[in-house]
Amino acid sequence: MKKYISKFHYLTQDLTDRSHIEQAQMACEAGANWIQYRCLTKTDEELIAEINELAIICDDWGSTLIITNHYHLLDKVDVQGVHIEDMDTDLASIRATIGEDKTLGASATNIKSLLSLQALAVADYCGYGPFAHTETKLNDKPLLGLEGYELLQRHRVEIPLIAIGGIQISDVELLMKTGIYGVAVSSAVNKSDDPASAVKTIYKKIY
Ligand SMILES: Cc1ncc(COP(=O)(O)OP(=O)(O)O)c(N)n1
Ligand SMILES: Cc1ncsc1CCOP(=O)(O)O
Ligand SMILES: [Mg+2]
Repeated sequence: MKKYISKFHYLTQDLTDRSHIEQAQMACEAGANWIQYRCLTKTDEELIAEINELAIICDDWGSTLIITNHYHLLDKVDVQGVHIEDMDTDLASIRATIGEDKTLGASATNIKSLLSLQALAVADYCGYGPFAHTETKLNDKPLLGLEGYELLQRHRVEIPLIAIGGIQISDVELLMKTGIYGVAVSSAVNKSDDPASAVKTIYKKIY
């Protein structure tokens, strides 16, 4: 089943000065229509409570809400899907568990893993990175740089491909010119002096 996938994925993160809820509220108000709740530090009970609040905000603003990794919670909360970060996991079995209606995102870090993911045909989009160094997540994968995305033009990439990892606002235009589908950003928005205006600027650069 073909799903709507946004060209801009805003990821919340653990911050000392703002909750995930405040981050999502800010992003929705600034026009973000796709929120990925990326919280890997809470218990299921805490996650469910927070996701329920996020779902109300996203519903009010008409934004898609995706959770990172915790697919076992999908039947307990009202979200549109899940992004699975672990590339070694059995995505086909996750798809079988969550059903066809939920959006399933997955990650790839090089052309080989991207093409395998595409061939598997169970994910709705692919997060592809890391583009550059990021402090948001410990990363041991080679940085792709702009060239890593330009190289994709030699391949038949049909799955919506979302660049991720260390993307700054000033990178968005050039990245989009490589032919990718969209971008995912966390810290370039969250660590900006004016996160709402960062979201708006990214949208202008994408569209
Ligand atoms: C949209 C989107 N893309 C990718 C990720 C996670 O990616 P990454 O950190 O590269 O995953 P692994 O390296 O752990 O496979 C995400 N959360 N959202
Ligand atoms: C999930 C994930 N994987 C690599 S970076 C990242 C989150 C987004 O990172 P950034 O803060 O660099 O935009
Ligand atoms: Mg990675």
